[in-house]
Amino acid sequence: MKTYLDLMRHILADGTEKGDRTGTGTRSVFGYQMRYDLQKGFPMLTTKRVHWKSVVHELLWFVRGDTNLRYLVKSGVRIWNEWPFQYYLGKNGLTEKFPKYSPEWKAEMKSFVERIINDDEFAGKWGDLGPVYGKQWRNFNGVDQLAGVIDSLKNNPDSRRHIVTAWNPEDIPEMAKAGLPPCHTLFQFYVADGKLSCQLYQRSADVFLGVPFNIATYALLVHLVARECGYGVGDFVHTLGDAHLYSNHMNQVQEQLSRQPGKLPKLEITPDAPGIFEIGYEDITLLDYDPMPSIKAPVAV
Ligand SMILES: Nc1nc(=O)c2c([nH]1)NC[C@@H]1CN(c3ccc(C(=O)N[C@@H](CCC(=O)O)C(=O)O)cc3)CN21
Ligand SMILES: O=c1ccn([C@H]2C[C@H](O)[C@@H](COP(=O)(O)O)O2)c(=O)[nH]1
Repeated sequence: MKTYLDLMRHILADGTEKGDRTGTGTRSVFGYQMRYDLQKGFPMLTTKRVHWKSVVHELLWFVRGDTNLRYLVKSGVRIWNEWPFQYYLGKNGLTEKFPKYSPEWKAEMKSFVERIINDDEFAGKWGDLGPVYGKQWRNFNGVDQLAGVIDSLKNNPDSRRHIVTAWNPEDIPEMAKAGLPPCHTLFQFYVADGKLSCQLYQRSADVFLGVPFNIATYALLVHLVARECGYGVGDFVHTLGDAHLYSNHMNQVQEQLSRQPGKLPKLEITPDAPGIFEIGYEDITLLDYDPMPSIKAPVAV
């Protein structure tokens, strides 16, 4: 995972100070590409612990076309909580009562999450993130893009049109409300020598917090789609637009850069597990993941 650490070094060396929507401030570069050969192991960061359970559940949530927070929080995934919560505060005139990141805000978010889990009506009303990834992958104005691309990968592997896009301009305002306009915007598959590769265009990349998840998510997607189509795994090519380090992550970045990358883990999928649309969390295992300790950092909302 030196590739990832090189990206951090590049932003520190060549990036520009830039303001951003969240008011946090970033150091940023525009345009960067990384390549991970999935034959060499599963590209999960070893220089800090990444929450594997969140990677798997979030991807299954996308693949099943779900857009409600409930499945995630019930599965112990916390990474999407802030956005629907902030939307809920706004809609109920509570933004000022609970200033972002204050202890009261954190406590209120905890009870918000409890209600999402326990109260059907509340979850239906406030848990939905809008027409985010799951919606666009499975039902982009009526088109099931993921099923379509799997079909074309099986039947017409040489095609140069194996594309799934989450960027639905008509839906962007709706996504901007409770969720976010998609950061992983478009991906393309490619088949050569019986191996499946994938390139992702990510328009905006929080390099310390988001990118380790994004790499693992897409590596896992390649494994699941390759298995579905009977191919081996090739490369994951990760292309970034605005690649940034938030100004309040700099100490964490230095800590991470001081660590030596270790051996990559391996992915194991239960041989008789169902296909991509029915597969469960228990069927997907990361073997020999032995990372250095996690490094906490605040997420910019
Ligand atoms: N500013 C920002 N960065 C992101 O990476 C991001 C967003 N916003 N908004 C939408 C999603 C949510 N994602 C997130 C959100 C939080 C974490 C995070 O806090 N990760 C911690 C704790 C993970 C846990 O154990 O729950 C980490 O150490 O990785 C990571 C990705 C990725 N996306
Ligand atoms: O999968 C994801 C989702 C989000 N991010 C980061 C990138 C930015 O820091 C924020 C989104 O803010 P915008 O103002 O909409 O660009 O979230 C990520 O890295 N990966």
